[in-house]
Amino acid sequence: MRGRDVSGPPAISVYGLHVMRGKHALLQEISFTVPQGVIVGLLGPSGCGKTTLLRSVVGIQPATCGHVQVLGHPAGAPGLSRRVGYVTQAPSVYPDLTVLENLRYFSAALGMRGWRRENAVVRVVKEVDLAEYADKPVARLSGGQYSRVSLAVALLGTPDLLVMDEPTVGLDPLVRRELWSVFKRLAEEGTTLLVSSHVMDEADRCDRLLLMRGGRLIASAGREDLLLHTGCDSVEEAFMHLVTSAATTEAVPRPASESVPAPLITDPLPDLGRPYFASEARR
Ligand SMILES: Nc1ncnc2c1ncn2[C@@H]1O[C@H](COP(=O)(O)OP(=O)(O)OP(=O)(O)O)[C@@H](O)[C@H]1O
Repeated sequence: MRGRDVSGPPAISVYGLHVMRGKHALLQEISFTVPQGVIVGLLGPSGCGKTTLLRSVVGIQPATCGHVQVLGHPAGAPGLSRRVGYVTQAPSVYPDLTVLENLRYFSAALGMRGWRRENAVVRVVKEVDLAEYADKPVARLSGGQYSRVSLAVALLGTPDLLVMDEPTVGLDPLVRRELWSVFKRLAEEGTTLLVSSHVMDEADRCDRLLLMRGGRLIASAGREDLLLHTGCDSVEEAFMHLVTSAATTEAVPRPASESVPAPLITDPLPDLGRPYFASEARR
């Protein structure tokens, strides 16, 4: 049963996003939409730009060009701070503090006080099944339990959108499965989850997929649509199919000005106006 209204604006709308670092393009021509209340897998090989895209959605990565909207607001808008949870790749909790101490610290940092704060702490401990370990220093927890503490911190503000950067990396299959069942439950309650991974088998647990390669989006589609459009039996095969067909096209020499193959996008793109370059905005 859904716990919240998911009929509002898309959870994420990205249009014409480019991110440059010096002369190096980290993201190019990224456009897609994500409806609310689904699990979206962001998949692609290491270094393809997943973290950069997640940081753009959270609003901490300046765009060189383009628009990123989250829940109907520009990414990073002050009103979104409690509505968007971000679980980074690097551990962001204090290992010498217990689970409860960490959660009390981060809930205070979110401005929670008194019984509201205590209720939030008890709620998230329950949500990620950590009651048994609540009084243990985080340093003495297993990898999977540690990941769940980071997830609990991100859930303190009851986010509508939860952005997670490779939350299951390095975990054994059983623990990964447990974490994915927590993600599933959160999505059933109406939370939108954007989860990055470079393990293609995690794609099977997602409702929708964003496939990336070399700083570009190569597909944005529902899982079933992706398989249907590519005629493949698995997301891994579909990824290879899209990469190979792009490579075949690119094998023909073409002028640098010619556009690269269009990504497979099965939904209408957001109409957020003409993408603009940051340099234009400063004029
Ligand atoms: N601060 C930076 N300055 C310059 N280049 C960077 C910086 N951060 C990342 N990059 C480069 O940008 C590209 C995309 O990096 P990003 O971390 O977004 O990829 P990723 O897909 O998340 O990788 P992984 O799966 O290994 O975490 C990589 O080529 C990386 O080397």
